[in-house]
Amino acid sequence: MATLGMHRDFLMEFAALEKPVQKRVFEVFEKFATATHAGLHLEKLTHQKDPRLRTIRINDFWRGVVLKAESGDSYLLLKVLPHDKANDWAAKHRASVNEATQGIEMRNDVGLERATAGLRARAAEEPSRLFPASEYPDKVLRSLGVDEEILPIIRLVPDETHLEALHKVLPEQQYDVLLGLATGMEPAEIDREIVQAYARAAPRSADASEGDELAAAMARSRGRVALVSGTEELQEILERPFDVWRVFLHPSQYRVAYQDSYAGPARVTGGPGTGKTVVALHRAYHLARRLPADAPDGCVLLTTYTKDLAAELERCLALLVTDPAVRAKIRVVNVDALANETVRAERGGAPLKLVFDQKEITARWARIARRVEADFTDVFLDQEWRHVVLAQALTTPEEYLKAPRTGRGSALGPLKRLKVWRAVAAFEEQLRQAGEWTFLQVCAEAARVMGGREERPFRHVVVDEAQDLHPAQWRFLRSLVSPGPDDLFLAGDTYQRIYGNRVSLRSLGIQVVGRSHRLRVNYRTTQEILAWSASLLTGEEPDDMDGAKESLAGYRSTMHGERPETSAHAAKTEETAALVSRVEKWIASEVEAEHIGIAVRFVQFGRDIAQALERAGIAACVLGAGRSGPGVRIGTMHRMKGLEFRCVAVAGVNDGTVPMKAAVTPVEVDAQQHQEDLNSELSLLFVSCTRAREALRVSWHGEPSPFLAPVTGPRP
Ligand SMILES: Nc1ncnc2c1ncn2[C@@H]1O[C@H](COP(=O)(O)OP(=O)(O)OP(=O)(O)O)[C@@H](O)[C@H]1O
Repeated sequence: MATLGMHRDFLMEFAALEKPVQKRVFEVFEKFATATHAGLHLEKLTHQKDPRLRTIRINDFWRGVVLKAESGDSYLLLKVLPHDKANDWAAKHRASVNEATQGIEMRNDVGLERATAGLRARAAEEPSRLFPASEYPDKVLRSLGVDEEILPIIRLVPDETHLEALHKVLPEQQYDVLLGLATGMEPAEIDREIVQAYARAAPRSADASEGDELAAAMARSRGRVALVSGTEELQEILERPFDVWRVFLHPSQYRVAYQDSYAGPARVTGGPGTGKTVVALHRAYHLARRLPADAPDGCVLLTTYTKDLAAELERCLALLVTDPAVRAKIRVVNVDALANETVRAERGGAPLKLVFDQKEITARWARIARRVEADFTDVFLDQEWRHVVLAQALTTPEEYLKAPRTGRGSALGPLKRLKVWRAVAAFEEQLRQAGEWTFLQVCAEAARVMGGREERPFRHVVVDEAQDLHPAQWRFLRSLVSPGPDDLFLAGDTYQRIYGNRVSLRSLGIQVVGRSHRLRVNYRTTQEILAWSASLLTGEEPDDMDGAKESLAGYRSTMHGERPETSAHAAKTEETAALVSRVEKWIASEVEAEHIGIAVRFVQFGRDIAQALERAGIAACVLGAGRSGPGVRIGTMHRMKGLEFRCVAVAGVNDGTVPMKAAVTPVEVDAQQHQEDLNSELSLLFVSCTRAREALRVSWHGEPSPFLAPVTGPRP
């Protein structure tokens, strides 16, 4: 039987085609999927580097490029391009099999010849080398799959910029390896994270027809080549070509998501845009698919911090999981909503009266502080309650007296602790008498309720945005599933912690040691935006929720674009006007309004910007809980979490606004908390900037935020 593979580039090019052309492409390639090759005219070129590359007519303007096996009946759909470009591409490229991973890779032979001549000329004058043989012996490079043809070329490369210039001509897998080395990864690490990832991702040999080398190499090229098993599957993939992540996982993503089973809790970390959410979705799918036939519906939980993020997970899951029976096994709901449901059910079903306005909560603490004559501020008491009392589920003054106060900067002797406890008891009593709850109390209660039950409602729990969850929420999640293989799977990035919730997974009974994986390739943002945004992170590296430090080492993007733009203004009106004209330019360059995002620290400034855009005739929508609409998306920095846009403007990044004064504990109240709050504010800015796919613009009025010092320079 014929084997049909589809290259990632093919799908991406297909996505950009107009609908009637897409239809025609499908008709042409359907013949490959059905193995009725009659009527296929695969054309050879007269001068070409690889005689196995053929082109096929789609219509008068478009052609496809296909790799046809010399023996056997295998085809790889590589490109779909305008006529001349397709011929040119097919003439210059050559397919080969990577020596370390045995996967297929394409190289631009003509481009390589040209680049080598350029590098030779330069090398005669320039002594510096990125990969000197003394540091990277041939043997080491060969073991990582760098082949005999490429070795002499890369010896000439003087620096990273020149290596990046070879991106389009080098075989992709070899480029990945070399970039990894250039960004400071050790050969052993590269072997583990890149080479072995590809090798391990290779499916069983049964997937490839015997004796058909191309089929076997395609089967070993996960992440770049998807094997298509028939018309239906071809149609299914081509129906949603934009969602490349459904079909092509990077091997490092694949091996985490599709590891058959983990002996206990496992997690995936990585910088923004590395596909942690994508991995969480695939993991939920994998777990649901391998359930025994009698497993009840909804026994895999896919959860996250907010309702909006859960809605987004639900939308993506519908794209990934097309089998209704498998989809029914997965329940998607945010942690707070599930906790609320649990407590409500326990209490007979009546809705819980929730207090969620932080201003109202702080005002209550202020009144209590005055009443108990404690010399603590409202902010201090509120934080002590959340970060110590609720975090450790303390219910008596004795427990509180003995409790560690990790993460809190001010020492409290027994007398002071008793005073705090009086305030806490008064606050909780007030809530109790009014029949009111805060979200965290609901989670704490839900954990208690669930902990007392015999039955666990879920077999597997998959958590996205894990860095933002509070210990009370973790205890609740822990109580939802019996400890054991594949109980919990976590995805998160502590560089993006924006709600100030620090946890030690270990102390919550969640051991991920030996089952923690880091992703490094960013799929969302250009390298320029990534490097610029990461340069703002001048503070200490955050913890990794498991006793070690998190790191962005090796974090990179293979996409390139414009450097982010900064824009300084004297007044708010001026900044707004300049922003409107920037948005007009983006729209004039064919970016749809819905693909433009504007992040602000205060929602009021967002409303002002929306009005200014509307006055200029541009539709705008200020995002709120569950609220979205047509036009440019404007939201607070918190609201930006989990979203992405082609173009992002972060506005009002002023001194005094970012960090927002009211969100930062005064240093004299608690120095450690002060630093934590600053970290959260910096993370907010980092999260906002890294939502951009192609263009980022950061503006301010008055003095710039001190967080921008790495890019604006110190103040005069
Ligand atoms: N293997 C892949 N192929 C193509 N696109 C991918 C792949 N993995 C992820 N993406 C895309 O990259 C973008 C970022 O992915 P995702 O949201 O999963 O990253 P993340 O690590 O969760 O990001 P963040 O932490 O910033 O929220 C999305 O547009 C996603 O579709």
